[in-house]
Amino acid sequence: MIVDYLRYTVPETAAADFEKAAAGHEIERAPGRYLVKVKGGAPFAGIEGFTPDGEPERYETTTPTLYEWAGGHEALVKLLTVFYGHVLEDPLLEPVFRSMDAHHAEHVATWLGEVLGGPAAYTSGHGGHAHMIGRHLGRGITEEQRRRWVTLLLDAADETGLPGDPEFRAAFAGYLEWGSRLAVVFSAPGAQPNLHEPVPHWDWPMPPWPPAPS
Ligand code: HEM
Repeated sequence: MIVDYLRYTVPETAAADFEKAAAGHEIERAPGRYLVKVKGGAPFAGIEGFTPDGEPERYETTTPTLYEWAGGHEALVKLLTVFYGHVLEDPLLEPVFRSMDAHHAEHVATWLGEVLGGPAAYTSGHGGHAHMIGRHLGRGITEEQRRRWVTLLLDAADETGLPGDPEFRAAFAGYLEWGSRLAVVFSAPGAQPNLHEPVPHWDWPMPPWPPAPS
């Protein structure tokens, strides 16, 4: 994965403004200085109202993305196709998904791929974060439905042979837990989620264990 590092020198008096403008970014702070890390390699205009100290420094991480580790788009489509098949056989979830779009599994695979560090194809071709949020608004997803949704997806991960190593599964289960709890929050009556956020990026909670030498 590409990571761009931008450095800023910021006087103490402007620190609070900088941190507000940089909200949502991964930043590190030292007295009078900030380091902003932007993952994914997409063009980035910088932190609004502040000028970086120089050109961004670009690095490429040697750790594979979660997307690559999972087996890429093909593996995610297989996972979600099997999953939504089971969803339609589940009495708790079938009523929620009965009239889902014929391409739903593929769309969610594209979303998940972008979240896990793959191509930004949901942003460029499917309406990005705002569209995903819009598909959940007003659905009133219950905790019981959420939990079943996560359980069936983890079962489908085993069934379709997604990597079973502890590091990958911790990352994967962590994202599903986070994302599904947000889906409950913004599907509740009267919820007004922020539609203008970028698609989130999930990462390893700890680096993947290297394969044993052969
Ligand atoms: C990590 C958790 C979740 C993610 C990443 C996710 C992702 C998505 C995405 C990307 C879409 C839009 C697909 C498109 O572009 O066509 C969508 C739609 C939808 N989601 Fe979720 N979702 C999550 C949790 C849930 C849960 C827990 C439920 C309900 C139990 C749910 C119910 C739905 C429904 C009903 C739709 C609309 C389906 C259709 O009519 O096509 N989602 N979801």
